[in-house]
Amino acid sequence: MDGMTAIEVRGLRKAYRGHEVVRGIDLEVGRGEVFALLGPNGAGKTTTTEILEGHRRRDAGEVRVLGADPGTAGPDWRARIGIVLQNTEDAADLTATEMVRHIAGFYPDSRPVAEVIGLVGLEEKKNSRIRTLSGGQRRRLDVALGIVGRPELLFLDEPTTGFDPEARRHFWDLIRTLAAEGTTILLTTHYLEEAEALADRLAVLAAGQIVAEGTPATLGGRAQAGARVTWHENGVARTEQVDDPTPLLRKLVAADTDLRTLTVTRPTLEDIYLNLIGAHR
Ligand SMILES: Nc1ncnc2c1ncn2[C@@H]1O[C@H](COP(=O)(O)OP(=O)(O)OP(=O)(O)O)[C@@H](O)[C@H]1O
Repeated sequence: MDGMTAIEVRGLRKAYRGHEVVRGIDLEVGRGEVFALLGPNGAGKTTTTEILEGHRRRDAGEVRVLGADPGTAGPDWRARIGIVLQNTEDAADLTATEMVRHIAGFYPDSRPVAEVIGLVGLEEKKNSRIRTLSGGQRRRLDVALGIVGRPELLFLDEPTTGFDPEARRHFWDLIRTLAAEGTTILLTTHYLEEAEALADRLAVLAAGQIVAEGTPATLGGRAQAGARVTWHENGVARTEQVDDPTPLLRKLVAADTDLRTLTVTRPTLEDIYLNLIGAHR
């Protein structure tokens, strides 16, 4: 493995009490990439992520994360990694600032606490006790704790659950800032538009196996997928599914068809995803 690879996984397997939930995963994430792991509830995303974080043992397979085996890597390795968990419930009596400062103390080259609070948009709540924060504000604090140590690699497990739309856009900007600084990011999310907005590449996990991998534009044959054209003809709704809409549109224009209600739509990432998941149920 070369230094350009942040995460390399070969043949990863994990069972809970004899039931295999990760069933032979291969994965490669380059340095500086934003990689999204998608999949339905129970697909094995969190299990996989936790193995990569060194928080869970694997049954089989080879795993290298920042050049080390997370199963045996030490504190120096851990300091290079940032983790945003699905929920942090402790330390409810500390203020947001106190909590960020506390976590900053574990890292050799942490970001200034005020900068981190600003990056996640928690200035107004910086002196509030954690237990008084709203759900979305708690998630922002979780993100702050994940990035305060200037990680080379950041794990984000469903980071924007409970965010209002504005907070989600704010968070996307933050992720782009981190990515532009060179941070590698492994993201799990159920929001397909979030994966599309952020990910360089993504993989779909279904029942413990990767069923598709690609860029948001090409996943699951999306680049080749046809278009659906709809319009009205003499008051009657018309729909045609075509590989390339160009000839049909030419024909409609040549026939002087009224095209005021014309739509041409191509499958969204969510359409592609739902198809993939449906085919692997
Ligand atoms: N500690 C555990 N003991 C037993 N079974 C577990 C444990 N953790 C997870 N599982 C099971 O493993 C499977 C995969 O769970 P995992 O949390 O990895 O899925 P996920 O893709 O992250 O799901 P979600 O989208 O709901 O977060 C599920 O069937 C789950 O019930």
